[in-house]
Amino acid sequence: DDKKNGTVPTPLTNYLDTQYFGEISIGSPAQMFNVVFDTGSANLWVPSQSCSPFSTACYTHNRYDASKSWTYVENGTGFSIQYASGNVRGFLSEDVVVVGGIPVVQVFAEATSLSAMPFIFAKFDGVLGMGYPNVAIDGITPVFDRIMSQHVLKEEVFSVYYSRDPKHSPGGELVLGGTDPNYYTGNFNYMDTRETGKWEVTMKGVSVGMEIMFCAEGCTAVIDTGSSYITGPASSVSVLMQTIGAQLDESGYKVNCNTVKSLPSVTFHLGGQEYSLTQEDYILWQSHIEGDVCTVTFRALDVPPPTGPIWILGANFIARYYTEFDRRNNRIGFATAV
Ligand SMILES: CCN(C(=O)c1cnc(C)nc1NCc1ccco1)[C@H]1CCCNC1
Repeated sequence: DDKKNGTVPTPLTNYLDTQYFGEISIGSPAQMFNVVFDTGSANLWVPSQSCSPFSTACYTHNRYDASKSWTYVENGTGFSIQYASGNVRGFLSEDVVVVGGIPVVQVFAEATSLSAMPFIFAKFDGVLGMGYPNVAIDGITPVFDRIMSQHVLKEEVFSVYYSRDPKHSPGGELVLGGTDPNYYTGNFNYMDTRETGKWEVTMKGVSVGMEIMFCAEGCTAVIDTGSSYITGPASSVSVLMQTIGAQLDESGYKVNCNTVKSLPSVTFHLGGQEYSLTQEDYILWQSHIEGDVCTVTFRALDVPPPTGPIWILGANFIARYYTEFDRRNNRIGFATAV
């Protein structure tokens, strides 16, 4: 592999354009896990061998067995992480974690209970947070920080490509230490992260068609590689959905598939540039026996102050705009994905 030039690629699997994950190992001998590389959090957790058999989500995934690893170091401190979509509880352990062939001694969480929603739907086993240290629970040094301190990377950046077609191979790629020109065209446009040490930027507006409809006075956008969709404040998203004629049902917003080609672009004004998503980018078209279903990949999510109100730009945005996360300069770069 091209580690000698200080960039390390990890291929990702694309599950239905909604879940992207790659393989890491923990322990000696290696125990393999599929994890989401998640810029929206900063901790590593995987299901634990000691999880309760009643935790279905834990039982149906690969589980870490400390008793089988000779490099395991006990810690035992409690761990709990709350996502908008669910929660994870467990305890801390330490072992050798290998990402893209780079080994780090890492404190991570063994999950002993995973909320059934949403983790019974997860094709991945755990989450590897790629966020800043200051958002890491229990003050644990994140994996990428441990890798940076080894000085093996050409640049203190990582980049993410998500394919837009599940049949495409690879389904995506994480590059530690640089970018992969095979997956983008043109130049990167950069914008500084906000001072809070999160992968978030100031957004200057959201337009539908030619008209700025939301966030006109400016708002916060989180670039979250671990979220499937784009989320916005419920009030804004409901107006957006009315504008495109989408109906809310139990599994999200739907549009009539034969109106899809006439839907307007939705544009995000970030760092002096306009990032448009066409209906191709924001409609998930699924063919079912009883007919086609067209889901709008926007969700309403009200994040309470002081963090919110925020927009979260997830996988459907990143699939269109190849993203570079630059820890050296605390900035995010976007280029057009191929
Ligand atoms: C991983 C937890 N997350 C999910 O949104 C989430 C939950 N549950 C399932 C089944 N999948 C999720 N994400 C799939 C995915 C992979 C890559 C892109 O989206 C979020 C929580 C907030 C921080 N950021 C991550």
